[in-house]
Parts: sequence; C-alpha cells; structure tokens
Amino acid sequence: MSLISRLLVKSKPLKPVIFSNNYTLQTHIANMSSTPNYEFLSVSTPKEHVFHVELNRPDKLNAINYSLFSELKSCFEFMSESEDCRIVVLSGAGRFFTAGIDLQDVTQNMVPKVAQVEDVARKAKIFRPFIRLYQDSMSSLEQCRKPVIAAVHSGCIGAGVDLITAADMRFCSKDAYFQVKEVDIGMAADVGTLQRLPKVIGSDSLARELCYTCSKFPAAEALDRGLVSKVYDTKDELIQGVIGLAEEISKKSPVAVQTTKASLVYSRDHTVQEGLDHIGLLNQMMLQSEDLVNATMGQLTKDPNVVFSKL
Ligand SMILES: CC/C=C\C=C\CC(=O)SCCNC(=O)CCNC(=O)[C@H](O)C(C)(C)COP(=O)(O)OP(=O)(O)OC[C@H]1O[C@@H](n2cnc3c(N)ncnc32)[C@H](O)[C@@H]1OP(=O)(O)O
Repeated sequence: MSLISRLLVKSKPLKPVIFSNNYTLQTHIANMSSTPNYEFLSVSTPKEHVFHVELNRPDKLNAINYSLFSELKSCFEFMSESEDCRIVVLSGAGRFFTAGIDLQDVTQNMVPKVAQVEDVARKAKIFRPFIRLYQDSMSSLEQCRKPVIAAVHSGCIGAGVDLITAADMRFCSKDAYFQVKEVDIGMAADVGTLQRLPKVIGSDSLARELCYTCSKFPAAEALDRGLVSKVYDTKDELIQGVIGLAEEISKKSPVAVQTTKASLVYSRDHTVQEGLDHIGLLNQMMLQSEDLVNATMGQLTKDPNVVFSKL
C-alpha cells in the first residue's frame, strides 16, 4: 500500500479539507475514479484520453446559470486531475455556443438576495461570493493542467467570451460570432474577458473597441485577428476537426504537454526572466521523466507510436 493510501486509511474518517466552495478532499479523491454526472454539461470521450465537454442547456441557448458556473468549475478541476484525460474539447449543444450569463437567474436569484439588505457594504458582501465563484469557474479552464480547446459555433456572448478566452486554443465554424456584451447590460465584464482578451488577440485597441461597443465580431474577423486559429464551414466539421487535433496532442508525452501549458500560462503574466526561472525549476524535475527517454527514442527510431504512461 502506498504511503498516501496508508495515511488516508489511518486517518479515517477523513476530516474535510475545504479547497473552496464546498470542494473537499473527499470529492477530489472520489472524482478521480469516475467521471461525475452533471445537469448542464454532457461529457464524453470520443478518443482515448480526449474528453469532450458540451454545454448542455440548449433550450436556454446554453445560458450560464449558477449551477452551470459551478459545474464548469468542478468539471475542469476533475479534468485537471484525471489521469485518463490528456486534453479537453469544449463546445455547446443546440443552436448557440452560449448566450452568456443566465439573465433570468441573475434577476430571480442573485438580485433578490441583494435586495434583502439596505446597506451598500452588506449588499456588496452578498455579491462577492457569486463574483468569486464565477471568476473561478472561468479560470478553471486556464488552471486545468490539460490543454482546453474551445469549439465555437453560432453565438458566443458575454460570459461565453470570458469562457473561451480562458481556453488554450479557439476554433469556430463560419456562422460563429463573438460579442463582449456586458456594457450593453450595464456592467463592466468581471470574470476574465477584460484581463485575457487583449492578450489573446494581441491588440489592446481592438479589445477596447469590442468591449465598449459590444459589437458582434464575426468568425472571419476573429480568424484575421487571431482570436481563433481556424474557421470550419460547419459545426460538424468543426467538432470533427478539433477532436482530430485533440487526438494528435493526446498521443504526445503528457509530461511535456502539461509542463508546456504550465509554462505558457505562467510566462504570459511574468517577465521573460521569471518565465525562464519557472520553466528551469520545472524542468529540473521533468527532464528526469521516462517520457523524455521514450519520446526521444521514438524520434530517433522514427517510431510514431510511442505509448506514454498515464499522468
Ligand atoms: C458576475 C457576473 C458574471 C458574468 C457576467 C456575464 C455577463 C454576460 O454574459 S452579458 C450577456 C448576457 N446575455 C445576453 O444579453 C443575451 C440575451 N439573449 C438574447 O439576446 C437572445 O436570446 C439571443 C441570444 C439574441 C437569441 O435570440 P433568439 O434566437 O430569438 O432566441 P430567444 O427566443 O431569445 O431565446 C431562446 C431561449 O433562450 C433563453 N435565453 C436566451 N438567452 C438567455 C440568457 N442570457 N439568459 C437566460 N435565458 C436566455 C430565452 O429566454 C428563450 O427561453 P424561452 O424559455 O424559450 O423563452
């Protein structure tokens, strides 16, 4: 029995360790054994090590309510730890990728809670955990150790842009458009778009234009300005193409891919020297991995079918 298993058995019943928002060590361990079920997400494995997560609230155009924000967070935390998962494709079921935050949920659930108290500081205290959870939900894509590919068809509105800009890569179909819609509903975007969009498209000016005007940014322009990597003719071709790409990446060394993601995410927000120091420390460990030997041998012997252990 491994040391960690012995420790877990010895310390039964395990005192809950609160990570955040009721996410405990027990749920963490339980989650690692089988894919959880979700109300508004549909999860499948179209290829070995490739997980496909679909926003699945088509009757409401995949509008993101409190439950869906929570499920996204829990799902990407699961994907991050699952040794069966090496890469995730995120798409939307039905007519839209997503119509953004669920406005009905906001007016019927969030706003009435705030209305119960008078004082601005007490009202603010009620908003705080919602904002935090919604931010954590979007950030869970970025924090997931595995690459996440967003496959967008039709509308990607408001919170949808927050979501896809936290992904590693974005692809879309010809009918897609992107709309930073928050200003139109009287708020400043607060769950990631303002922080990530300028960096993703590499143009502060264009990001500001999109955020201030709330104009629709069509697929062709999104490709031209680097928001997406490729535009497919149809949604079916998009999903097929993106799963093909995911499969290609899933066959590579998980140590190399996951360390590369960690370094890219870290380096985006740090100086070049800090990024170099970070990857230097990581690779002091990762260069000792069996993956380095196996991948290098594969290259030298021109063997395209190197099989890497689970991670
Ligand atoms: C802490 C804060 C964190 C995050 C904040 C994020 C901010 C945002 O996300 S801002 C963006 C908010 N979203 C919107 O403004 C879009 C609202 N929806 C629409 O404008 C339209 O629905 C449409 C997307 C243009 C599509 O129009 P249409 O094709 O005519 O379909 P509909 O009949 O309008 O919709 C079908 C069905 O879906 C429901 N629905 C659509 N969007 C939302 C939504 N955002 N919230 C809740 N429900 C939505 C719509 O009500 C219909 O439902 P029925 O039950 O059939 O009536």
